[in-house]
Amino acid sequence: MRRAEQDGHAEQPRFRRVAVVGGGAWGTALALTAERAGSATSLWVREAEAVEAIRATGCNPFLSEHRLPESLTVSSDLGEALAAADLVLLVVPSQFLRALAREVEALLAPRIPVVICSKGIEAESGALMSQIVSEEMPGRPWAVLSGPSFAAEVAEGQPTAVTIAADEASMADPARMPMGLAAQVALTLGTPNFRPYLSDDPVGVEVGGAVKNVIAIACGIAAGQGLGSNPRAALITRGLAEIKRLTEALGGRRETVSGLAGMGDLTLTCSSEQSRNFSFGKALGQGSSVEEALAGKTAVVEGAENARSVTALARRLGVEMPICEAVDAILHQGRSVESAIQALLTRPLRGESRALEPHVALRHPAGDPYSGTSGSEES
Ligand SMILES: NC(=O)c1ccc[n+]([C@@H]2O[C@H](COP(=O)([O-])OP(=O)(O)OC[C@H]3O[C@@H](n4cnc5c(N)ncnc54)[C@H](O)[C@@H]3O)[C@@H](O)[C@H]2O)c1
Ligand SMILES: O=P(O)(O)OC[C@H](O)CO
Repeated sequence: MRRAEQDGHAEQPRFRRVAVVGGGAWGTALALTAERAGSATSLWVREAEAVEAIRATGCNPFLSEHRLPESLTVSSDLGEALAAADLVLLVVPSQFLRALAREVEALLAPRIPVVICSKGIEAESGALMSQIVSEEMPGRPWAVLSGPSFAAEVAEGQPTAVTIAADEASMADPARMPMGLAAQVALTLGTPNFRPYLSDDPVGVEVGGAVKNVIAIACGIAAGQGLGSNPRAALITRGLAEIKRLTEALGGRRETVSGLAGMGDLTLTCSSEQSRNFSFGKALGQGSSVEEALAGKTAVVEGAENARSVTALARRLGVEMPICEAVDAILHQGRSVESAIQALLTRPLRGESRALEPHVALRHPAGDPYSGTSGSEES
C-alpha cells in the first residue's frame, strides 16, 4: 500500500506532462509554474527566432528578465511540443485562439483536456474562448484559468491567486472526470506561491477576464488626462457593474464577478502601470493616437480588440455597457477622449442598485451635449 493510502488519504489525481501552447509572457510564466509544481513541461513558441534566443541565452524575449530552467523543453514545432502531454494550456492572444485550437485538435490525442488561459472575446463572432474551443475541439474537456496575474510577477514567484473554472458537468461527474477537471488542473499547477481557487462558472470567469481589459484602458485614459483617484474608483466600480450585466446575460453568475477573475483582475489592471491595457490607455489620454500608442509593440493589448468585440456583443444582447462603449468609440470610431468623458459624466442619474431601477431615471442637469445617450445603470 502506498504511503498516502496508509495515512488514510487517497492519492489526488493530477496531470504530470504539461504542454503550454503559446510562448508569450503568460505562456512562459505558466510553463515555469507547471515546472515548479513538478510536471514535465514543454513550451511551444511560435517564433523560431525566440526559440533560438531561449537556446542561446536561456531567456524568452517575451519575458526577458527570467531565466528558464534547462529541464523545460522549448520548441516551435507544435507536434513535438504536444507529443507527450496529458494536459495542454492554450495561451495565445484571443484573436488567434480559433486557428490555434484547430491546429492543436488535429495533433492531440482525444480526451486530453485543454485549459484556456487567453482573455478575450472573438471579434467577428462575439464568442467566448470556451465557445471557440467547444466548436473547434468538440467533445474535448476544457477548463478556464483567469485572475489577477501579471506574468512577470508569477515568473518571479510572487504569491498569486487565480481561478480555474470548469463547467458543472465536469465538476460533478466523477465518471467523466474524477474530482472534476478544475480540481485536477489546480493540483497540477498549484504551488505555495501559485494558488488556484475552483469555480463551476466559466462564463463569469471569462467575461471578467475579457471586460477588465477594456475598463483598464478607460482607467489609463483617465490617468493620462490627469484625472485623480475618485474617477478611477468610479470607473472600477461601474466597470464591475458592466461585467455583472454581461455575465448574467450570458448565463453566468453575479457572485463570480466578485471573485479573483472579476473584481480581482479588474483592480489589478486598473491600478498598475504594469498593465499593458492601462499603459496603452494612458498614452491615449496623454494625446497619442491609437496607432502611435500601439507602434512598435510586440506585446498584445487585448482590450484594444476587446473594446470592439465586447461592445458589439453587449449591443446584440441588449446589455448596456457605457464605459466599454466609450472606449470603443475612442479607439474605433474616432471620438475624442474629451467628448467621450463628457458623455459618460452627463448620462442620466439612475439607481445604483437594480432594486431602484424602475423608479429612478433622472435626466442629468447638465444634459449630454454630445449624444443624448441614456439608459439603465443598474449594477
Ligand atoms: N502577460 C500577462 O501578464 C498575462 C496574464 C494573464 C493572461 N494573459 C493573457 O494571455 C494571452 C497571451 O498573452 P501574452 O502576454 O502571453 O502574449 P505576449 O504579448 O507576451 O506575446 C504575444 C504572443 O502572441 C503570439 N502570436 C503573435 N501572432 C500570432 C499568431 N498569428 N498566432 C498565434 N500566436 C501569435 C506570439 O507568439 C506571442 O506568444 C492574452 O490573452 C493575455 O490577455 C496575459
Ligand atoms: O498587462 P495586461 O493589461 O494585459 O494584464 C495582464 C493580465 O491579464 C493581468 O491579470
